[in-house]
Amino acid sequence: MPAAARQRHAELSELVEEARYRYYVEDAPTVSDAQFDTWFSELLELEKAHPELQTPDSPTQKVGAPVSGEFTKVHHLARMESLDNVFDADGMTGWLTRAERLAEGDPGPYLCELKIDGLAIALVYRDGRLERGATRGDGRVGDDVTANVRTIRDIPHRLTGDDVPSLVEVRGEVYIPVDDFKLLNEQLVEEGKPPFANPRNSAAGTLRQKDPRVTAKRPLRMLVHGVGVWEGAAEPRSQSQVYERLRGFGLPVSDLYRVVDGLDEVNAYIEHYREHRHDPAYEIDGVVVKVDRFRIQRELGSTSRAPRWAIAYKYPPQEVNTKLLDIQVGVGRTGRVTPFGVMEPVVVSGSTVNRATLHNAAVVEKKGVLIGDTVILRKAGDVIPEIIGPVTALRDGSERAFAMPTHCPECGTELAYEQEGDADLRCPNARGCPAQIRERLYFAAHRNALDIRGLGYVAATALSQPVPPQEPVVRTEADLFDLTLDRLVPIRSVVRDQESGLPKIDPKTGEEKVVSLFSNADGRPSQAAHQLIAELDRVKREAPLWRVLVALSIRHVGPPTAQKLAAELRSVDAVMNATEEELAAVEDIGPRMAVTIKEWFQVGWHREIVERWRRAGVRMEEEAPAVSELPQTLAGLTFVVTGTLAGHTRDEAGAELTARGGKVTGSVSKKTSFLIAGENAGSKYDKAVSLKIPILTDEGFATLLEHGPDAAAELAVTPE
Ligand SMILES: NC(=O)c1ccc[n+]([C@@H]2O[C@H](COP(=O)([O-])OP(=O)(O)OC[C@H]3O[C@@H](n4cnc5c(N)ncnc54)[C@H](O)[C@@H]3O)[C@@H](O)[C@H]2O)c1
Ligand SMILES: [Zn+2]
Repeated sequence: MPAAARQRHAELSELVEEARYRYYVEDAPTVSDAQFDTWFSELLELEKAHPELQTPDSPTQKVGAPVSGEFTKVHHLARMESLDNVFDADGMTGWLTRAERLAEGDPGPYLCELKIDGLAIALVYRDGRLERGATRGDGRVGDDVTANVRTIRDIPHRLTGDDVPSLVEVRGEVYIPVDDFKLLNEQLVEEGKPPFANPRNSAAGTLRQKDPRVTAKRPLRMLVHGVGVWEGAAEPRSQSQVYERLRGFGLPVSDLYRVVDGLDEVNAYIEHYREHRHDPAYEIDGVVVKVDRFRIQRELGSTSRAPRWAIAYKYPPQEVNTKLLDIQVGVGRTGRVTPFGVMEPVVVSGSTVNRATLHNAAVVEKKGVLIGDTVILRKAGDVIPEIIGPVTALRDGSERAFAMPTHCPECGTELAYEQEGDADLRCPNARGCPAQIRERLYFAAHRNALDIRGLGYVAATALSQPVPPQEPVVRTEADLFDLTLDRLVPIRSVVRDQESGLPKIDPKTGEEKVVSLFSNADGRPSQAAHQLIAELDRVKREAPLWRVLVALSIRHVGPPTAQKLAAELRSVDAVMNATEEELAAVEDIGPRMAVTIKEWFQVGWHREIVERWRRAGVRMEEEAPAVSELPQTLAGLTFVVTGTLAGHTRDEAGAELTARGGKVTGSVSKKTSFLIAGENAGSKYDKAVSLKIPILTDEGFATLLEHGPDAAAELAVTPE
């Protein structure tokens, strides 16, 4: 064997072991999964060509990484294996052909299921009681995380139902749903802590918390994907039978697995979820295909690290490496100054990315990225792109550290912390900073606030930041409703990137792109100018009070809070004149938020916004009947509204429901009483079907409002 092969093998082994340690033990990977998979495949290739390299201590013969010693070690009752991977249709055919050969016949049917990107857990139930929960570790010895496992709602402490085995080891995946992951990260950043790189790491880090109280507060979930040991009860004959038995015992089993017959159907399943990769609430990195019958599974057996009766089909990576060209800062609506990375453009998860937020100076430092580094970039579906960390091995000494600026890049004001201990620097010039006005204007016009069509990011920029020496036509929000066509027409402005707020550069000329949004070539008002004026007029008359309250940009007053304020206090004046006690008496408003609201109205230029809007004709009172005037027929019920309803916008539908005491939430769960589904209802509909939540369409909705839930229930579609 050539010495070069031996050397490369040693090199790769070290890289793989190091990566595994970072990934499994520290829950903080330094290389992308794609990179890791490439190294691992190269190792496998080398060992195929030179079998003597395949010694028992090669990484290809091992699973995961040894546990760290922080937790009590436990020996698994049966070895926990990994999975072999394929990446394309040929790989899949290859696996199936080999399984056929080894089984000496058709090994089907096959169980297809999603490969959840979480971490494996083994739960031991003795006489139906949860005795222990452990991580996979190196497959033989894992970390005892029983105390943490007991805090996971999905995991029953006792198994119920018939014929519960006297001893069963249930395997499954612990994960954090994508939405919860986003919230968790926002919360961590708010607290000045570094966010997690991805949902998998957040689940792994949370499950291996030393303090179970921290685990209990985080949204960990679990789904079953196998058993290790099964004793003292009639033995199931297949994977799918096991799943249904486990479901019967009260364990969480996915509704999305399918048992299918041959390669075509397997491929159809794989293609379906390639298309619908982001439909499930959790992140998946592929599909797992398993031989369903246990008899055949036993015949096929396992290699030293993975079963031969199962295979993981992996989708293309959501992580890639790219070059970090610069770190710049943007100024947000509240003056928060946020560093973000400017990168060599790369395609990840199907879209081209060249910027990613770095949250604040502490995060930049914690991630350890330098300008000039090769970095790992991750983007999963609609999740915002995230720089995970540098590839330090690729540094050549030319990289330099980022220094947080001391002054606002847009108005020159010295930056400051609002309060001691804050993680974020802010520009204190809230009234005059053009960046803050631009962002507030955009926010005020957004769908969640005044919903002024035609006032998007480009228009907000044009109104607040024209090209000098032109003066802005909107100096604070107070000016918004006094705009006229004449004032709009002359405006020329630079197009800005919405994520960073920085000017976009025309790649051809290398210069900033200047546009005249509000005039045509002949100097007459453009369609956009006419639309904006008409919209302002409409919004003045039509916008409900809560939208006006949101548009004022009072910290923490988003749509839900504003709706409660509007329903309770019924006018801007009443909100302005309410005492702290009166504000705090409104549902969901705590004493701290009451102080924030009170303080907002004490600022002179804030009150000027209210006065000028009022003078311009903006409606400042609530018109709809007060909550208490309608019979509270829907009290105690929870609704989700989706799709396009015939006579109502979703907002209006929501308002009708809350006016009758109902609660409206954004996502379907077991607690949802009804799903109100208009046309083109999407994944929420599917979710309701899978949870068997009654569904009301237009007619059912009208009945619900008029005659209450019992009458509506008769019109509901209840999925079987
Ligand atoms: N970035 C890094 O540094 C780094 C390091 C190590 C591993 N990794 C990643 O992890 C992978 C290897 O890790 P692994 O050995 O844990 O294997 P794996 O994640 O590829 O597959 C095995 C695991 O899949 C999980 N799983 C999810 N859904 C499942 C289902 N329906 N049925 C069965 N199992 C299911 C189980 O936890 C099981 O242990 C690599 O391919 C790489 O992507 C990355
Ligand atoms: Zn500023």
